[in-house]
Amino acid sequence: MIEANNLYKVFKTPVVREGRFSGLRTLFAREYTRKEAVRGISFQIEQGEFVGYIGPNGAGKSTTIKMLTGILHPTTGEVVVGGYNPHQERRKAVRNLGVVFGQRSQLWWDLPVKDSYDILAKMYNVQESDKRRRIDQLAELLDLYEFWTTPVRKLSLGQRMRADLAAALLHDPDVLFLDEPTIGLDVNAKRNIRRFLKQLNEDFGKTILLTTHDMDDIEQLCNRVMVINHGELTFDGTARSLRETIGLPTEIRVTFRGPFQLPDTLDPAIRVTNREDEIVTIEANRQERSTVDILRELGTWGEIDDFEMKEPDFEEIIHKVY
Ligand SMILES: Nc1ncnc2c1ncn2[C@@H]1O[C@H](COP(=O)(O)OP(=O)(O)OP(=O)(O)O)[C@@H](O)[C@H]1O
Repeated sequence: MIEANNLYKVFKTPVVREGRFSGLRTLFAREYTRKEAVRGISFQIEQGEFVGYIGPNGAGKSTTIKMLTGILHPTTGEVVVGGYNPHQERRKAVRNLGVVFGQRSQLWWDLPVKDSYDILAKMYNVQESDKRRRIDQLAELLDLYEFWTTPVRKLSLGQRMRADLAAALLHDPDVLFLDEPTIGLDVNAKRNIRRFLKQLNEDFGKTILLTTHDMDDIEQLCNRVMVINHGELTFDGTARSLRETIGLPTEIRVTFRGPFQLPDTLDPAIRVTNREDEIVTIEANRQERSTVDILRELGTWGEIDDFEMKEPDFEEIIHKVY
């Protein structure tokens, strides 16, 4: 559905000179600074996947999305989305993709929300009956009629994001690119947007690539995560395997039926962090020992009544990856 083959993007910016006639000299200068924003990225995303694209500030996420959607030309490499190359067959490609940039609206700032949809429907050649049906459906899911006649510039950030999401879906694309759609939203608004995105993916089968700095977005929505750092893909897999790759310890809290006895020499994969009465808390690295092995070992300390496991916090994992 989405294919990136060895994508590379270099930005060349003229070196700004100082001193007299600096403007003129900069204009004629042939000196540039080069910024390799994306350095040879390849991946394939299948229909129906919900992929998180994460990385620190300036890693190259937005540049990748702009290349995938045809806004920026790659310096080298190729993109195919829904069977079309957005740089060579732009019209056909954009019919099947929707984009939302959380930091910037694609709606007309001074016009009432509803007018933006009229313009977009014309731009995408959406039939009047289809437009009405889709708007009704989107309005129900995103509560659009609440601000239907309000100029876009007067919308709250949460309303604006809902309006932008609906705009990206008006022509019913199969593929959605979302660049930080939850940025700056309060907890409630984030929850609503996430619920909507989940529905889009699970009920309507949309393929979604999402960039975010919010790890709850990743945890709650994405079945696959790609990590980009300094323009290169450094991880591509499930959130679970990202956890395992990083190897942060899992916390296990065990309640024994009665008194328990620690062995003289502790298994090096297990670290006791707390003990009180019949309860012991340990940290264990599940790459080194399977859960079954850990519990078997704990079973030799006493008779286990109950246990709870807490996976490492996603924020901590990301901190380690970056
Ligand atoms: N038009 C441009 N001209 C020159 N350099 C650019 C341009 N656009 C982006 N860059 C540079 O390319 C690098 C990658 O930027 P990009 O916006 O893709 O990062 P990002 O991962 O989306 O970051 P953030 O999380 O902060 O949004 C940065 O160093 C940025 O300064």
